[in-house]
Amino acid sequence: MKRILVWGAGAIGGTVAAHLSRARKSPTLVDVNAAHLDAINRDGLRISSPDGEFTERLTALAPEQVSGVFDVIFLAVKATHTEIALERAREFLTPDGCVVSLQNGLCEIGIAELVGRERTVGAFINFGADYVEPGHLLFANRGVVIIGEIDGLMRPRTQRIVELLRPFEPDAATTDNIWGYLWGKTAYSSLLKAEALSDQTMVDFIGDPDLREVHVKLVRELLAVARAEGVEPLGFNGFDPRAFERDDEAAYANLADMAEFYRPSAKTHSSAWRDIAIFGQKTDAPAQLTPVFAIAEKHGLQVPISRKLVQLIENLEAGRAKQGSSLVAELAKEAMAS
Ligand SMILES: NC(=O)C1=CN([C@@H]2O[C@H](COP(=O)(O)OP(=O)(O)OC[C@H]3O[C@@H](n4cnc5c(N)ncnc54)[C@H](OP(=O)(O)O)[C@@H]3O)[C@@H](O)[C@H]2O)C=CC1
Ligand SMILES: CC(C)(CO)C(=O)C(=O)O
Repeated sequence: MKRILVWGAGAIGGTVAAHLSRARKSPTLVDVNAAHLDAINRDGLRISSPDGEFTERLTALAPEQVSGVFDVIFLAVKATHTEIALERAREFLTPDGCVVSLQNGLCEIGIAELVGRERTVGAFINFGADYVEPGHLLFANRGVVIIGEIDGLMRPRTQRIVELLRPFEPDAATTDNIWGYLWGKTAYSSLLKAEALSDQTMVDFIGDPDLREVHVKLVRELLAVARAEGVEPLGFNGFDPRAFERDDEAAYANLADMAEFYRPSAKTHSSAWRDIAIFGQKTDAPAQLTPVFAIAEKHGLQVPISRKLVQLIENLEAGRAKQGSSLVAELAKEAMAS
């Protein structure tokens, strides 16, 4: 695991790469954002956090500048860009190397098709980070970091990848149920995508008593798909899927715990919210949820609230709607009809 490529130098990839570089792991960083590359190569990569900040000198390359081979590729592009990024990145992977997806969604399914199941290692991340400006990222809060093989087995490389990530997250750990985490995050992060419809912070949106029924129906809808797929969804950082499955009161109490997790964070809004409100760009919500819809269909399950969520986000992305309570009300209407 000596030669490390981090593909995607944004909030997640850049933050991880800067910490690995500081620990003398010498990662090679790749991105397509020319202004960001220029700033990193000129001034270093600045990482701010509530605990202080540091600037790490490291080389950042455009995809066409990469050469050589690498033992591990940490993929940290948005789900939308997984395929295009990997088609290029896989050229640089050793035959017995692996791709580790530092992404939200069920990206490991597509990655396995592109590089082979045996070269795909699952990862679940829940720390918060923001791209602030070229060359400058915010590491907003720590969160769970878990590595697991997609077939549930433990291999020597599983632990080696965890060790590699420890300079970034000292509590990084392995699991034999990575799909449990990925589906857990899929259900949980539907609330973060729904927050993108609103003009609220994550704390206010997730903790909004007027929206709790909507939140619970949305999360339950996705947990049911995980169960149909034979996956035991797992909790993390305040989220307990079983509370949602138990009864309404338990689910409402858990929503409060989930909101509290974000209160001390310097990241006030979800990445999807920021894509719309700050950058005026597309989110990766459709790319994350579309594979889930296909799986739901396979099991004969309806997911009307999640489908409505994607439709509303696409309206936002296309400039046909504005973030705010009336958009949230449209989602609520669908949820209450379900
Ligand atoms: N930010 C967060 O707090 C969290 C994010 N995640 C997940 O992590 C993943 C990465 O998100 P995040 O870091 O926030 O996103 P960012 O947009 O901050 O970073 C992604 C970077 O990848 C670049 N990129 C796009 N296409 C390519 C390509 N083909 N090759 C190389 N680089 C490319 C982007 O450039 P450009 O902008 O020009 O497209 C951007 O700089 C997502 O799946 C997200 O859902 C998970 C947990 C928390
Ligand atoms: C909010 C966060 C960081 C999860 O904790 C996230 O995954 C996102 O913004 O997409």
